[in-house]
Amino acid sequence: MYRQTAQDLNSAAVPATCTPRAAGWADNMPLIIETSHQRSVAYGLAPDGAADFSPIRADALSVLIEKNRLLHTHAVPAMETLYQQIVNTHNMVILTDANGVIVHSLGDDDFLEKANRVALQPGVAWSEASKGTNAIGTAIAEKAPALVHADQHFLSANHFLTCSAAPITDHLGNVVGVLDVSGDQRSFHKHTMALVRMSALMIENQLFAATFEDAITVHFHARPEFIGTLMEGIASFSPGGRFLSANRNGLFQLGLSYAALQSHTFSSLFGLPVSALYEHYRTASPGLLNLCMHSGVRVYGRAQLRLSSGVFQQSLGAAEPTAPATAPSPSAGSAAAGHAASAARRLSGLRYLRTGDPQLELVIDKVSKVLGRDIPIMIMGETGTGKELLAQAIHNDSPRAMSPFVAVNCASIPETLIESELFGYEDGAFTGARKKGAIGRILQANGGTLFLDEIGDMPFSLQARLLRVLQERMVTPLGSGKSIPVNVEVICATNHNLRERMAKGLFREDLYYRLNGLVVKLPPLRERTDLDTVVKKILAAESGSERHAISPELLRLFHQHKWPGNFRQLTNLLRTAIVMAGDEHEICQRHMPDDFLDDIEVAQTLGDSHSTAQMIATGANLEEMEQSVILKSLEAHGGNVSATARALGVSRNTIYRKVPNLK
Ligand SMILES: Nc1ncnc2c1ncn2[C@@H]1O[C@H](COP(=O)(O)OP(=O)(O)OP(=O)(O)O)[C@@H](O)[C@H]1O
Repeated sequence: MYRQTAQDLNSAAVPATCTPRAAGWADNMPLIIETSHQRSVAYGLAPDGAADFSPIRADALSVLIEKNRLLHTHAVPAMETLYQQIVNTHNMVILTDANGVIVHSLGDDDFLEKANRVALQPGVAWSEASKGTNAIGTAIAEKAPALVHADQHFLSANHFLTCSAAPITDHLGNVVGVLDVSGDQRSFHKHTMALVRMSALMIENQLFAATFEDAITVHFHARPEFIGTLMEGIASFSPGGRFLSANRNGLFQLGLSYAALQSHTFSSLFGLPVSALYEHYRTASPGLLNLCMHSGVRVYGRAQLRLSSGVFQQSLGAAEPTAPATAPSPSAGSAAAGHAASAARRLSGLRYLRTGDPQLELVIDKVSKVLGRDIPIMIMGETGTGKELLAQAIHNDSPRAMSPFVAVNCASIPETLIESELFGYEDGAFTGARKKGAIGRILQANGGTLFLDEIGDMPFSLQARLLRVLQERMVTPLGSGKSIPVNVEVICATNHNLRERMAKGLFREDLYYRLNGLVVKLPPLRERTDLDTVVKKILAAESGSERHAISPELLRLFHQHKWPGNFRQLTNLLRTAIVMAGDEHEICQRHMPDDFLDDIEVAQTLGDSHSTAQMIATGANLEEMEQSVILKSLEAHGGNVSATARALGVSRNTIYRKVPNLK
């Protein structure tokens, strides 16, 4: 049924160092194919049967994408990186859910015959039950990577394909999806499988990080240069040290199953009490942790702590000079892994913000020139214009990318807490302080970037302290006589006019001039000339495909709208519209929420100054003008009195009273 070359193909594709099961998996592949063919027969499929490529209904697909949003969000950047490496090879990169239904695909489908073009599109099922032996279905059935080439596919209709798939598992080891590269069988490349497996690992690590946002996370490996690469083990613990879970390579290094790990703690796994971790990171430049696993094997570690209280990410000990981006890579496998990880970081870099608006291009050109130059950047812009996104992109493209990016929103932290949040405090520095003290956010950013959002809201009394830190590069935690050296790049953002605040005595002039090395202003959405591209990009990102488009009329309204919430508002609006549109391709006005239509209506009514002026000129009184506004609004709402009343902010009775002949 299948070629003798199966073993060659699979062996060649396995990176020796990629995952724990590497060698065994390749050796077993012929057996896996054979077993899968037996399952296909048991499903009642016949090799010469027709392949059913019809996708599930569009509304069911929307629900499916929504259900898999976390997976989708974390997989898309890795898929794009993967695609960049195989572009022009007649292959597609595919993501499926746990049942093998495609939720996202990208690439050229020109290698498919016209009739089969839908085969690798979102909504098509590739489980073994529906397509027989195939890489996606077989990877799910075996919970292991699968390479299914040409006539290894059970259905003859699929013999033209070569497919490499790897399952994506969650922190409990459950398969939550599959990453696959499928292409014309003549385009088979022996490295594809390795790329797919590394990308799947990358996605798993991202999911893992998202699952344990509020945990202590330890990144470890026997070789320090592997920390920060795909090779590293990652284990998460509760603040008290209870083991929560580990990633695939973490489990492998610890040599334990999920079940066995449940009874462990940080100290039983690594031979140190968890309090030693806190102590270790109380110094400004903590080195790597030296840990001894319960097996006796010594490993190096770097701990990361994310707290739920804020939007920031705390990464402890990241000033360590073993950043894999610069460390020599000892093997091809680790080089590829490091490359894949850094490629993922670059995906959220500056070039992904370029969508054609000249004002924004200028901003990006300017900030690109000061990357790594220790010049503070100040980003101005209305709410939701993407100030934090830009700051993160600057960090990701800077030489500090491997170190922490810590965002502090000065407006959202109560004034009484901001001092301790920023500077940290010693044991019992004030009533309510944690017993062990806390490292402040400035120190958390050590080696990396400190993003001070809404800097205009920084209490005046703290501005002098912040200035001292920036000038002297030393932090003194509350209640401590000791100053700790700190090295951070500062980016700040504001939507206040800081000059006005300075004039009112609310913002210190010396701090202002210390922070405004390069000032850039992000344009509001209403001024951007790339709105069409931006809308397309957000639609594709939100729906997981390019199946939705905005009607020309609605796009015209988008161009007229003021977008007070900028990107935040546009993204939310499109997310809702996609759900409203269901299986309709074109998103139009009726898919818009009422408040958006009301805003448009009010703007149009108020903006109709020409006709108002005309009415004044012809001597119309206030009552007549009111009537005219109401009639226009009624027309826009198809005669619906309730909707008109809502749009104009009056009661239905008022409408009837002001336009008596409506009754
Ligand atoms: N260019 C963009 N493309 C797509 N989405 C974007 C873009 N810029 C910003 N967003 C999204 O808009 C939302 C707001 O972005 P961000 O927090 O960076 O704005 P901000 O200017 O810092 O807002 P605020 O001043 O309210 O803190 C986020 O969800 C972000 O992902």
